[in-house]
Amino acid sequence: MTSPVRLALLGCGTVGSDVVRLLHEQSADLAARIGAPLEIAGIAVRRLGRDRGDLPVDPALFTTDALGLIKRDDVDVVVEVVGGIEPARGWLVEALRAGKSVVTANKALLAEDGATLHDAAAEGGADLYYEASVAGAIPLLRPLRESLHGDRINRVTGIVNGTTNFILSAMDATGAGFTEALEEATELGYAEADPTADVEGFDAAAKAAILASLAFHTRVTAADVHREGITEVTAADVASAKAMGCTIKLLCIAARGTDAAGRETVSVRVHPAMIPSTHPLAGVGDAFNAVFVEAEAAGQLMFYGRGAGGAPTASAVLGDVVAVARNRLAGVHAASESAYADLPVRPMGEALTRYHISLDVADRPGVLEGVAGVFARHEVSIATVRQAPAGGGSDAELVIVTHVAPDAALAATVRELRGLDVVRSVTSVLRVEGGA
Ligand SMILES: NC(=O)C1=CN([C@@H]2O[C@H](COP(=O)(O)OP(=O)(O)OC[C@H]3O[C@@H](n4cnc5c(N)ncnc54)[C@H](O)[C@@H]3O)[C@@H](O)[C@H]2O)C=CC1
Ligand SMILES: N[C@@H](CC=O)C(=O)O
Ligand code: NA
Repeated sequence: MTSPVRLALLGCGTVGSDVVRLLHEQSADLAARIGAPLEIAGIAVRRLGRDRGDLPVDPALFTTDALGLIKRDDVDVVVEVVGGIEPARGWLVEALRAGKSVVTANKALLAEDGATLHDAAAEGGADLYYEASVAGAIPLLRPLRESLHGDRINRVTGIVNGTTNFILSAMDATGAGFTEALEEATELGYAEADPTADVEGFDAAAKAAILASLAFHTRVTAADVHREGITEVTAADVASAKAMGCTIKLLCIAARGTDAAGRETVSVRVHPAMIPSTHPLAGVGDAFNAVFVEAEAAGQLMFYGRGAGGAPTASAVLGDVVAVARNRLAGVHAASESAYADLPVRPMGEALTRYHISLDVADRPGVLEGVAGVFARHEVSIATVRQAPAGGGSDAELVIVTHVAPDAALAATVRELRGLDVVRSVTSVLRVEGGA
């Protein structure tokens, strides 16, 4: 048989240890599919001598010198599952420039500075694959960068963070508290090393940037993405959504648009939103992810599966390893980055959205008129108003759902409502998506 393709594995945590396991369990099949065996040349870890349970690997392969391992002549492919910006960026640039193909799950790095990695890959004539970086096991990036290259994608909408979906699903189904649900998601290996990245929406925003870049053939970075996490979603919001026949999900929405000058643009946002319980994304529970792609000729496509966890993510990593190993043996490379469209990113204020707003107000004549006047001043049209006694005798709860309006006008409306005499408090503000 042909000589082995040798891998440097950087990181041996949740994902890395499952990569090692799968490489071991599937070795014969992988070799048959590639046409050469895969061998681990070394595994870079932070600490030697850590108890790694029954991991099927020779302890002599562990090293703390990641860069030294990457530079070794007997390393063909670098698999990075450490995460973070540095030192990962330096390692991967070094590997790619030296012509060593890279497989990475590092969405934070790709979204912050994917351009540097793509440029290094082009310079070194190496492959850069990152299927695991978005929506874990779900084959999504390769369909975007290969299968759909004959079509024009207009919109990508989805749930791309498993941890927050796990938390919101638990809050909705069992009334579980935020903290206990986050602890469980962390134990199950879904959360990032610092779970702030999940709950504050940074992880989903990074994925949104990667998706938008691939879908619209442009460069979108994490900084271009409007981001809101789920830390301000309360049990009252969840109950309020339920009362309206809705559920709350952390959505990623990337869409083409046109600005006032008629130029084509993209908008990319991540925020919690109410969606009708009948919407297909409402049924996506646990740590599952789902992504809708709307393309001109293909119409609607939906991708669904496990978006987080060691084994599902390792599945995507290994799929990429097989692809780059085959390319290497065939002496070919995947198509390089396609960013020719170079589209400007539209500010969030111009995004057209709808709001669901709950207010505690004084229960007396003229209040509704005063509140409605604020909406009118900002040219925000009200779709429905519901009033219920708030329990305090002199107060009432108003629940208002708007028609579509620019986000800046909606935000300004909420700001003015907060200052209104008759408004005791704005108890909940949520965007509404998907026809509720
Ligand atoms: N856990 C999941 O469900 C998913 C994770 N990812 C991504 O995969 C990557 C890895 O994630 P996890 O395995 O969950 O994280 P983890 O925190 O379990 O593993 C990372 C490992 O890298 C090691 N490490 C840190 N600095 C190092 C250094 N300088 N040299 C060598 N090793 C070092 C850590 O000790 C740790 O064992 C991240 O980029 C993450 O965003 C992507 C999809 C899903
Ligand atoms: N922390 C991430 C892991 C996968 O990307 C998530 O919860 O989705
Ligand atoms: Na994926």
